[in-house]
Amino acid sequence: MKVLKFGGTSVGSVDSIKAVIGIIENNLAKEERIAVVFSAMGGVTNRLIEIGKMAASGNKEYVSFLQVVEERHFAVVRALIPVKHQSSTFAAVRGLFNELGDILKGVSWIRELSDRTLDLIMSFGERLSTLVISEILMGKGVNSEFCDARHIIHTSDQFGMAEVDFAVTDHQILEHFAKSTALQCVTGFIASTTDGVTTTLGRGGSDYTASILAAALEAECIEIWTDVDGMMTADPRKVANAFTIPSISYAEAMELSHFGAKVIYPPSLQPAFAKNITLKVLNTFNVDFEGTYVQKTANGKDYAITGISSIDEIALVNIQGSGMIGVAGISGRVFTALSFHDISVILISQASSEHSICFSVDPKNAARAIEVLENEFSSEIELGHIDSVGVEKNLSIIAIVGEGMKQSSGVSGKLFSVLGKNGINVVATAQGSSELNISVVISKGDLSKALNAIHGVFFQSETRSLNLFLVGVGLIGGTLLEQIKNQTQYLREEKLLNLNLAGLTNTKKMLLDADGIKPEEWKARIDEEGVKTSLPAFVQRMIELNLPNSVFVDCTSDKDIVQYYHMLLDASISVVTPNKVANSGSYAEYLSLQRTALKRGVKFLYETNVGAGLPIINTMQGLMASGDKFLKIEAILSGTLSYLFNSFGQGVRFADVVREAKEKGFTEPDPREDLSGADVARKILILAREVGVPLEPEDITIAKILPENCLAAKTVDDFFDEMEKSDAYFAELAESAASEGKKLRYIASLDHGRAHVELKAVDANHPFYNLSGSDNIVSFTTERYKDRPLVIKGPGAGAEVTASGVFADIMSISSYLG
Ligand SMILES: NC(=O)C1=CN([C@@H]2O[C@H](COP(=O)(O)OP(=O)(O)OC[C@H]3O[C@@H](n4cnc5c(N)ncnc54)[C@H](OP(=O)(O)O)[C@@H]3O)[C@@H](O)[C@H]2O)C=CC1
Ligand SMILES: N[C@@H](CC=O)C(=O)O
Ligand code: NA
Repeated sequence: MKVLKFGGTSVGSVDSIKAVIGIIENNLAKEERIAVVFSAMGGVTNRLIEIGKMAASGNKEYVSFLQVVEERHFAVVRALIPVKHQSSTFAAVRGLFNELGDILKGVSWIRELSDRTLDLIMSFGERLSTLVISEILMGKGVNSEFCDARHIIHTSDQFGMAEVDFAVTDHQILEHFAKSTALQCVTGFIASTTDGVTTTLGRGGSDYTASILAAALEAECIEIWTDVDGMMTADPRKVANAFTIPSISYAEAMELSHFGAKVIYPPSLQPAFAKNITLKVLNTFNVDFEGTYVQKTANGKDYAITGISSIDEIALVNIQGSGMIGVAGISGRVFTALSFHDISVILISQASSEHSICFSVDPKNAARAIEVLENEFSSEIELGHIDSVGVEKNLSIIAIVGEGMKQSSGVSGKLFSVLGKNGINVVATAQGSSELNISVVISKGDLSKALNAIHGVFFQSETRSLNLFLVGVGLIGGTLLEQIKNQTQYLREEKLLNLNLAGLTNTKKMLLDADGIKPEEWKARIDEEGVKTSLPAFVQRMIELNLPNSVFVDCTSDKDIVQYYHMLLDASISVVTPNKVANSGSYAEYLSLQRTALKRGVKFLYETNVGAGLPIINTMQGLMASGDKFLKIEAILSGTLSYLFNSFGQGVRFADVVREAKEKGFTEPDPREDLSGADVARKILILAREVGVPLEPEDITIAKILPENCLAAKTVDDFFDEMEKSDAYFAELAESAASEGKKLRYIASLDHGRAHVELKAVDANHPFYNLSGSDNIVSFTTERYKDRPLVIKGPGAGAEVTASGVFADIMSISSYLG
């Protein structure tokens, strides 16, 4: 025996009822004995309540509302019952509407709508849907019967949520089912007292009907047919990556549904659970999908938790005072007083100091809860034993649920760590000793971000997302996008990582899309959908979107962008940048960025500030962290100058090589930055700071490479003109070095806390003599690398190597976020 229950959306339209009939016919074809329970057509119960209230308030418009409901049922009859059988069904349906019309007329006369009358009015929803569907089945030749559950399920007269008398009910069900072999089409949700007065079974009522029947008939299984693919790991409207839970235990289902999972309402399935009957949650609109099995014990688990659930809005009430410490009975009084006033408590937390108790309630009960407690403890408040009863609103609860927590340690650590890394403050927390559920109270504004971040970290085999916001799509930003495009598939398949480009901007247009901008489409999309760039608006929108695992990538050379770094890091958004401006301003600024990132638990990464993709800063940070002491740094830190001094001379003109360096993407957007020595000065300044030397920009002494006329050029074009004019000067520089068998090198050094940059001619014995192309070289003399310095060497400029360094920083954030 199997009991099938079809919910409101499954019987809500002609098409869905067709699907329902198909499912029933399939089961019958397998010669399975089944019983079927139906809810009212989707929306009808609410509409009937509304109509009842209208009638009770004397609003005559209820008549036309009722006609609309009647027409919905007639439309189904017309569409699904053969014409020659329609008249008897029309008559039966009309008969029910006449009866309902009379009741409503009575309500409008006496202007009163009791719970008892409301139950009677609501009962028409299930009576109508079940009647019509049983007629459709009969019209199709199925041996079926309409079964009004009021004749078999008997209850107390607690209208709206009547209590079932199982002794009588079970007996009547068995008797009824023994009488006939016809398929029983049973009305869900409704029942009656032993005197025949109509009652209803409360929330999840039709599931309850199915469960009562299944338990009485000792069915093997209940199928709950709904409009979703079973129970999901999280609310799919909030977490796009949520997926169906294949198997879940009764206890887990209870915990998940308590926190708002609307698919089933497990308390109503208790009679079936008590008899170990398997429950399947299936989708009427996706018949072949496996759905979710709910059983006493779930089948093998792939994850430490089973699902995540949430309550969108709660209020947190806090009562505290030194007079509560060690005093027995305080919590008893708190919760007795609340229950006396019918205030349901959702979560409770008390620290072992016993100084305060906090609990959450539905916000609509918050003011009353305060009033109740202030009355209850008025004398303690007067005496100062209790300081205050306060409330905090705009909060949400998230609960992670799963039996797997019992076996695995670190589940709560993982939960709090992912919340921390995303800058989400936990206001209160609770874990029952059953270890089935850990709940956290957080700000409502962080709910979606928290759900997505938690889901990503617990359901690891699903693809995780990193949300990128890229400012600057020039040489480096554009190359980065190209690299991301080429790696998308690899990262998805091998690293289970989705780099979601959620925002882009250049100086003209910006585009934000939380659903992602495909890297191959960015040009077309920013052109078509982009709006005028405003960095403040871009950053503000980013913060408002509050996406989990967000990273701001600055690929500009903008000098004013730094102000936003503070804002972003403070909002727990990591920053990655090749732009050296932030780290080469004042030391106070540098320090403040580092500290904000540390305080917020996010990353501020800038490996490409020095030597492009060469692992210079990471190496230094590793040495510093492990306690090494830097004694001296000597380096060639300009790819552009390296290229120049490796290429010009012997008939090759200086200005032409600068042009070439620019074309190859080695120079700064403004090449005067490179040739004035400013770029190298910034880099040695950054390196000094990394080893704890608090230098300011003006502390760096810079040797000039260019003659005054070039340095004074007002535009880049003028600059090139002036270089052309100074060709003899540069030729002389190159020749005098070459005549001594030397090469020109622009060397930055940090020694005894002093940094300077000088132009040197070095001979073949110098370690920096043998460089080619845009090579950088850095030599670290430290306490551990004293006799032979640690040397890092390789191309230190260019679009590909720089973009890949930025990419590597992004990847290291993804590993950090887990
Ligand atoms: N080339 C190299 O080898 C290395 C470069 N870097 C650094 O990389 C950074 C980028 O250099 P590169 O790609 O050559 O520069 P580009 O000039 O080619 O690109 C800069 C991009 O930033 C955009 N942009 C500038 N200011 C703003 C702003 N205020 N708001 C929005 N967008 C803005 C520009 O927009 P638009 O297109 O509208 O002008 C452009 O898209 C620089 O900081 C540089 O120092 C670091 C290491 C190595
Ligand atoms: N313009 C720079 C690029 C890297 O920072 C250089 O030439 O080194
Ligand atoms: Na680097």
